[in-house]
Amino acid sequence: MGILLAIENLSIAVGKKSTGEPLVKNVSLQLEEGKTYGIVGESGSGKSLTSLSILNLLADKLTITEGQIQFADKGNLLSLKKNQLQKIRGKEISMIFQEPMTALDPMYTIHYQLFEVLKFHKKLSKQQMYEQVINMLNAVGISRPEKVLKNYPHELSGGMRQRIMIAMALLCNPKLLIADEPTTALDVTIQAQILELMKKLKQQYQSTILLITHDLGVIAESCDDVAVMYAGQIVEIGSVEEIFDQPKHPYTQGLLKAVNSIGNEAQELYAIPGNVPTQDEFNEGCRFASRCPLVIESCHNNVPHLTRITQSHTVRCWAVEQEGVSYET
Ligand SMILES: Nc1ncnc2c1ncn2[C@@H]1O[C@H](COP(=O)(O)OP(=O)(O)OP(=O)(O)O)[C@@H](O)[C@H]1O
Repeated sequence: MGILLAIENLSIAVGKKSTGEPLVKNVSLQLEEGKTYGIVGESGSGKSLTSLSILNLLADKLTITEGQIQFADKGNLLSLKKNQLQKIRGKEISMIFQEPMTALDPMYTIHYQLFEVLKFHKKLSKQQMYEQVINMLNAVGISRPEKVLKNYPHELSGGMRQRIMIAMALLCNPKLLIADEPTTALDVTIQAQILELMKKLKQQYQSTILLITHDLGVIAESCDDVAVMYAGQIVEIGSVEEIFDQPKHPYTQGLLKAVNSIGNEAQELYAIPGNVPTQDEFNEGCRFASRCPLVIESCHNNVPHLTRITQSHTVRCWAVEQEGVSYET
């Protein structure tokens, strides 16, 4: 399988001519076709900005100051014109969000909104569109699709709205589905159902998924590969097994230690000491330096290189690079 999406050295800053430290700095990652790729990190780590930049959906006051985003045979998405990108959006790359009402318009019926997607991207007869919509609603587990089509979004439950948004995103069978915290707003049982549904649909439609979440449980459950982000920088990339069984970056190790301490009565709850730095506290080197148990001089001034541990496992950490060893907690 080839690489479907490659983000290369992406930096995002506030303002048109920002000279300060960027919010997202030198992010690079590669999504293999057919796989689910997770980006995990605490709130504010830059996960959403990274994913929004793929479809040029960043807020006006934010600027991509560096980097490229190569997608399939389309070249660099960042250099495409607005109308070229519009043809890709919804057809080849779709997005689902934490809050379905971000994608659904309260003023229109589900029927209208699903048909609009097909009308924009495909040349189909009314009958063909109807069949496609009904099939997709069935595929996402909506039991009486003909009835639901007549509803407005507010007439449906949160879980139903999430299913409709997924149906809308998959209607044109996109090569890439970007899911930004798709289950965060849902209660635990619905969360599990939606994750299960996404797994099933991924196999059925052979989509590649970029899954953004702060929840390591969701990553373990759904992903093949993972990038760990901290304060706008990627600190570690690996397969799910590598990240969970052999984490190398002190931040990844801290995150896992914190999660593993939950529900373990014999152990005190663990939290990584200190706080995530705000933008005006970013240093030029590794942004985890102020909280890192392994910090050395270089960490404050220079961004660490990517050290390759295996073909799929890389880590950005001066201590790991210099020592060439792993640090287990
Ligand atoms: N429009 C904006 N203007 C200025 N700063 C912004 C803007 N949008 C996001 N940021 C800042 O960029 C940083 C990264 O935000 P981002 O939304 O990507 O984080 P995240 O990892 O997705 O977190 P969350 O899970 O809370 O959404 C945060 O510090 C945030 O405050």
